[in-house]
Amino acid sequence: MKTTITHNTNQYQIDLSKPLDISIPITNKDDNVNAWYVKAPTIEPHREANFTGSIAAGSSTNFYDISFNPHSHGTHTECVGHISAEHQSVNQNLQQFFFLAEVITVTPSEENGDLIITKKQLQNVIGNHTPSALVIRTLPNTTSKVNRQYSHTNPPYILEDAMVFIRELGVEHLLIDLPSVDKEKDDGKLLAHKAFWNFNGDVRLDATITEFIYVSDAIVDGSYFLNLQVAPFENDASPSRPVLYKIEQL
Ligand SMILES: N[C@@H](CC(=O)c1ccccc1NC=O)C(=O)O
Repeated sequence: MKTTITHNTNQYQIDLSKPLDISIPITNKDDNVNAWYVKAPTIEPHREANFTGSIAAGSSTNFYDISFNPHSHGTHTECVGHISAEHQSVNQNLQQFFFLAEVITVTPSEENGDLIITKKQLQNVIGNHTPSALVIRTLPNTTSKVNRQYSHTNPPYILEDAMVFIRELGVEHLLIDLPSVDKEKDDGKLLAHKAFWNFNGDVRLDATITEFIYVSDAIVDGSYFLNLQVAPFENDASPSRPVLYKIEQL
């Protein structure tokens, strides 16, 4: 099923029957992707004194309780409510769901024991593109990423001036395959989060950051349409399923 999209003065064709899902699912397994020092999510039959919500246990239906943390356990999209006392809701602030996106690949460089993403690295791969959504795949990109246990591992992060560059480029939605855009242990500085949302200026309420994506090697760098939606929880962050559609030649 193909559709033609008119965006600004350009026309693009995408094939809706060829979605490229870049989310990491939430499972009830111990090897579920994880960060921020919490236990694995649980997905288990609801239990009362005389009831177990599982067909295998004699119930008419499967009726499972789910417990997870959106920041720890899988692909999630967050708004400025993640770092503000106002605790804004991503479900309120994300009101459009299709964006022109650029997929880029960067290799974080080592500096003082940290792996960092710099402005120069981004400039080199973004070229003259000005996408409203930016999808960052970091190398190495082994499939083990979807089960990684990130707590206390000091994962790569984005430098403040690199994030200012992203904001000034006009990126409204940033997606990355890491647990955070900031250093794991930074005493709450959150420099990259603050730079992205322009926290100390005219705050970008409708801008979002999506973390814990996984961009398979089969998806090549380039331009795509992105469909980004969250599960409708009123919270600073919610599980999301970003889906890319390759732009085809008209
Ligand atoms: N680096 C922060 C913590 C942090 O960034 C964070 C903590 C819990 C859940 C998510 C976090 N950051 C996510 O992007 C700190 O050291 O206080």
